[in-house]
Amino acid sequence: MGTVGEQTGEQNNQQKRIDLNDYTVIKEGEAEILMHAKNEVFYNKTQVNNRDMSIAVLRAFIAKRKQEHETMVSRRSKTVPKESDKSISEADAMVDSITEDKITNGECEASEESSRDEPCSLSEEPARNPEGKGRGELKSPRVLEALSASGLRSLRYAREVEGIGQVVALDNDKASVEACRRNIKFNGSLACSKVESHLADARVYMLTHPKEFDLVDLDPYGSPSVFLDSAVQSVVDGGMLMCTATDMAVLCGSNGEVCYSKYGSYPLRGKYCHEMALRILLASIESHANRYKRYIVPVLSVQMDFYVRVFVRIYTSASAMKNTPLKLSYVYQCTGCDSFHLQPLGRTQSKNNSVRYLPGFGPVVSQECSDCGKKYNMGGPIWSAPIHDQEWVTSILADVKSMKNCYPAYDRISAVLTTISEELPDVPLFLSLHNLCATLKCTSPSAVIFRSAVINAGYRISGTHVNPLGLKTDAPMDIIWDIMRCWVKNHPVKAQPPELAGSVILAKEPVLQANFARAVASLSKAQAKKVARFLPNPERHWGPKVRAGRQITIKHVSLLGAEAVNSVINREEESDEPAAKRKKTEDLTSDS
Ligand SMILES: C[S@@+](CC[C@H](N)C(=O)[O-])C[C@H]1O[C@@H](n2cnc3c(N)ncnc32)[C@H](O)[C@@H]1O
Ligand SMILES: [Zn+2]
Repeated sequence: MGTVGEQTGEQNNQQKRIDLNDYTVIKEGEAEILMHAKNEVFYNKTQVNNRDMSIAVLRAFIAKRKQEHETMVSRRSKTVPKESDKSISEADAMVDSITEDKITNGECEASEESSRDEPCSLSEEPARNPEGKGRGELKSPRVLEALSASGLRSLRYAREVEGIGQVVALDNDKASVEACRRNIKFNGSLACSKVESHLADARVYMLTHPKEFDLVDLDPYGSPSVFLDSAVQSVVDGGMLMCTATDMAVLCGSNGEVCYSKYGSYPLRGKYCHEMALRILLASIESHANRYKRYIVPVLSVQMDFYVRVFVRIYTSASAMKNTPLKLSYVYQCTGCDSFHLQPLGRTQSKNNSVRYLPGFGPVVSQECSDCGKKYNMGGPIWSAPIHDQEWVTSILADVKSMKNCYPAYDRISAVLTTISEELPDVPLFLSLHNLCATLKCTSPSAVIFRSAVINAGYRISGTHVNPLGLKTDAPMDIIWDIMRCWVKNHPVKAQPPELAGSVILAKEPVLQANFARAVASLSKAQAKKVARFLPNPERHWGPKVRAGRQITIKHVSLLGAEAVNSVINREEESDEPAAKRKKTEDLTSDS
């Protein structure tokens, strides 16, 4: 390989030639990056799923913004007389907030330096977006990748997403910034004109650039918690925050108190812990947003591989913010039978055309579980409102399908989006059929038979993208246990000690007579069409990476989680494998 010119900023900005033989060129999508043989700058190819999903959401966001802008303009032209064009309507103000000052002038050379004594904040101020001219005109969205490492993600956004404006890539690590600048150059003039790299502490940068970015992307090692407060302030009204958390062990309850200190919520170790992780992260972002009279609207929330990632829009409204307690709940989880119940934080009361906001009625459960008599653990608060906007999900999925070749991780992201599109949107958390059977020590009905019984009892049921064995339903726990009691009557179990939760549950007669006749809707649409929903990992050790520059010496618990999840992936949900044996495998999946 040849050489490429690079300024390091050291030694009086001397031109330094880089020997490309020291580097490997990595191509992902339309972007190429140079990776040095030493593990100096973070790169994890597993994250192609994360980057592809983000590109899909970014495309949808740009289309949505355009649509919203057109609606606003047409509404205004219908209702506002011409001479009032000069006045700044609320609509104008919102459009204006989309691109405020400070964008880069787009010249690569000017931003190439990162001298050794440079402080962690940059003096280079971005210049005006050339595409946004007058008031009321929709400007190309400005993106901030706050934790950019090699810049691969920023380069992909710039090169692959039509209509994107400036992309600002930050990192507080000099080697990463140098690599990012090298990579910008390596990707040619389009990248040079759109992407700029700054050596900065993301928290300081975001705090000093309030409401400036249409999109802020947080993709940290581990927890994003320290970045949330500044990130929610840096997004324009109606803009989007994309946020990854890879500290799954914390979010899934291995150290509840650590999770509380980072996110302000207590996690519970249940089969649904990965969905609870998503909901804890959303609740935490909302709490940070509320401090600034802002609130979030989730568009898509995914648990993939070894992390969770949420895509939320952020708005400002002191009155809409009052609804926050209605979107949060504590979770009571029985220590004996894992039954769970949600306790909303707030409620409303309508009186004389006005709404009063009040604390939630509680407790929603008694001291002892009404099914098995054991005590409850209480977790949360979690975000208990919908975690996806199904309209967005449908349109993202359709768009991804129409651009199949543009997504290196097409199979994976389309499978995840398909499963999400079938999730019951208004049901937080889910049951594990095999967990229910492990409590009762009975054989497991097939998912189709169980789904049928729930549907025949008049309730809804769906799968979840989080767990191939999970089932979301609006049926209350007493109905679920009645269905299982009826199942056990036809599939008897060996006598167990009477104090066990399962024995207590089975000692009661069912009120509902379950009907296990196969219901038409008992197969998911994807199952019916035989569309893959859970895919195995493409290769071994598909999981999180250590920080750049470190050797892999510790065994990653989360890697075990990622691999174990795949050991149950694609397994026939209708398998007759004994529940107890399955429980052992499943236990691994909830460890991260
Ligand atoms: C997981 S990597 C980012 C990967 C990247 N988004 C991608 O898709 O390839 C996290 C990066 O955040 C950087 N970082 C950590 N703390 C930071 C801070 N306070 N400000 C800016 N960058 C930070 C690290 O140096 C590291 O390069
Ligand atoms: Zn119980």
